[in-house]
Amino acid sequence: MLRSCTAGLRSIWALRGRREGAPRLSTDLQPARRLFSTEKVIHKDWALPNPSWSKDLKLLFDQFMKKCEDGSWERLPSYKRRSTQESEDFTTYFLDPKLGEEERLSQAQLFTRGFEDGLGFEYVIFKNNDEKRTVCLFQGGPYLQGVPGLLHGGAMATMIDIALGSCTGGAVMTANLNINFKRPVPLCSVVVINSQLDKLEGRKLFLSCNVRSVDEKTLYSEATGLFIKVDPEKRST
Ligand SMILES: CC/C=C\C/C=C\C/C=C\CCCCCCCC(=O)SCCNC(=O)CCNC(=O)[C@H](O)C(C)(C)COP(=O)(O)OP(=O)(O)OC[C@H]1O[C@@H](n2cnc3c(N)ncnc32)[C@H](O)[C@@H]1OP(=O)(O)O
Repeated sequence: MLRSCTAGLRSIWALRGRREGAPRLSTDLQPARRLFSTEKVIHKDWALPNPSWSKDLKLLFDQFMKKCEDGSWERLPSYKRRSTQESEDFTTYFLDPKLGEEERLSQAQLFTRGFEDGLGFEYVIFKNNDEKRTVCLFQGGPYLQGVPGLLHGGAMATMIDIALGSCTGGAVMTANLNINFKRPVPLCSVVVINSQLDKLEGRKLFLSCNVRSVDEKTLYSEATGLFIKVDPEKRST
């Protein structure tokens, strides 16, 4: 398992024409000021295949793209930064403009998209609006290691949070997340997270998901989550 991961890393570096050595995160490849400016970087959709994607991930991606053709499923785009509208929903809720936090937060980005291709979180989410469910295809890269050769449980929890959150379709906060880790996930493997909205009660959304191997034979985790729609009348901090 570790050998295949090392091979994966080598091919990732080779693809970039980089000599072997410690790989660097995207943030230290560029001058800090580029974080503020390059519009192209900000608006790139990261939920699309790149050369680090395994055969399994590409195959599943193609299968779900086919399902999107009749409109029953949609692929959710994924950006490093939230759209202006989304940011506004949260900004009015959490930020006090007097504190001058806006400038610092202009650097903020979704941490799952902060790694170079293939090293961290590679994922795409497909949503079926009628059935109120999503399918997240996730390949956890070598920088997400916990126990040697295995995906860190916190990385899995992060993806579960995002997968459940993608079922809510609005400005929500995770209030509660319960995860049963049933089997360890091999690093660099692909897993499928099936999430669904179970119940809606006022501002409370109750969701659940399971994480399985591509062949569906291994159940890695099961989880439930409670998400709360943010109340713009309230300030949380
Ligand atoms: C999020 C996804 C969004 C979009 C998806 C789209 C695309 C997906 C792709 C990328 C998206 C990236 C997603 C990233 C996901 C990240 C999500 C997070 O990590 S959020 C950060 C972690 N969570 C927090 O920091 C939350 C901290 N807590 C709070 O801010 C507040 O407690 C709260 C949860 C906002 C609730 O506070 P409120 O004052 O608004 O409501 P309350 O009156 O307290 O409660 C309302 C209602 O809910 C019940 N409740 C609240 N918390 C819990 C709980 N932990 N357990 C059980 N019940 C809870 C409370 O009892 C009330 O119930 P009621 O009395 O029956 O109304």
